[in-house]
Amino acid sequence: MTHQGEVLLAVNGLKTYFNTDDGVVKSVDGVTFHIKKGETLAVVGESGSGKSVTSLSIMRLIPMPPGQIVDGEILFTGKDGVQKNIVNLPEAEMRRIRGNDISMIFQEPMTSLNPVYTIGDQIGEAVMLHQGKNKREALAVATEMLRLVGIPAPEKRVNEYPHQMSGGMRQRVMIAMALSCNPALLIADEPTTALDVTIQAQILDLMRKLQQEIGMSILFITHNLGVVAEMADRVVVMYGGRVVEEGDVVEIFKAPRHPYTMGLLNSIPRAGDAAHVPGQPKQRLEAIPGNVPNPLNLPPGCPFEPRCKFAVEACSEAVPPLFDTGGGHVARCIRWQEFEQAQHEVNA
Ligand SMILES: Nc1ncnc2c1ncn2[C@@H]1O[C@H](COP(=O)(O)OP(=O)(O)OP(=O)(O)O)[C@@H](O)[C@H]1O
Repeated sequence: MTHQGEVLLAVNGLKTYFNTDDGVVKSVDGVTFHIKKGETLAVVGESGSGKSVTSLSIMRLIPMPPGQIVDGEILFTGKDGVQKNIVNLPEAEMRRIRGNDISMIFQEPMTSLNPVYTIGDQIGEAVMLHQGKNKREALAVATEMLRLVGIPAPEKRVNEYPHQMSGGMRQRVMIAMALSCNPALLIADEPTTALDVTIQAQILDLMRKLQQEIGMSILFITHNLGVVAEMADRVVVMYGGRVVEEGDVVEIFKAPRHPYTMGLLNSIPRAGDAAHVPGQPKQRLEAIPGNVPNPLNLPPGCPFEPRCKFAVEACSEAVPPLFDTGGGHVARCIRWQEFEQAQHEVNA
């Protein structure tokens, strides 16, 4: 993976809140991260941690009301080379950015594909809108894109409707549609979760291959750390609407400094875990006990404290800041140095 080191997207202190009858839900509460050109950044966390609200904020697709971006900036440099703050761009300009500079693929392609239009019409529409091509040229681009994402007989498939395709093929169509205008940033929100494991692996392979060809950056949203290991350069771990850890993927897997990340890592199956002796109980993966906190009733201190086996009294007093643990790795845990120490002792 090649990085030019140039920042494509910088999210600074983003706060996206929802006004509900029960109070204000602080879904994203002061989130900061960046993505460099050509890089894949994974955002991980359990359901409800604020991953999707973060990506929808970047696309400016938060339903307003009840949602609102109340603070922060989202700086993005599009194909025109000009840096813009997405938070306050006029809607007309956002429409030029969506699908052209930033594309998004979702977990369930059927919710994004229109059942009454052919695949070719749907891919072609974005190409006509953003690239000023006529219908015939747009159809040719659509056919080429289907070929690129490995759909057999694309000249025929381009005239078919979404229901004529399998789930894996539809996800390929979504990718073709998302990439048809050569976006600088692809946001992939759990793009393979609904697919079976073999197809999942094929789609991830395809995304990696296309990224190398096109050179785009990917913001990969997932709760699956196995997928992170395969896809990402860097990882942002979210919990309760905040970033709790961030770092290089190898470093995070080798030396997590936040107990929530440690918990996530302990709950993924690894090679070897599969060895199951018939008649013996299966080796159980350690799930993190408890649930993500109710966003309307967050504890006063560290939001992970009620579930944390390392919690001490100070943890419930104030939300910890992000500590710089070195080498671009940050963690929001007051005990991170003790984990580092313990690891050194184990390795010594
Ligand atoms: N339209 C809305 N109105 C009120 N609350 C919302 C709305 N959309 C999201 N939220 C809340 O924001 C919080 C974060 O949700 P978000 O969908 O970003 O989580 P997530 O980490 O992406 O989870 P998942 O993996 O399930 O998509 C949740 O508590 C959710 O209930």
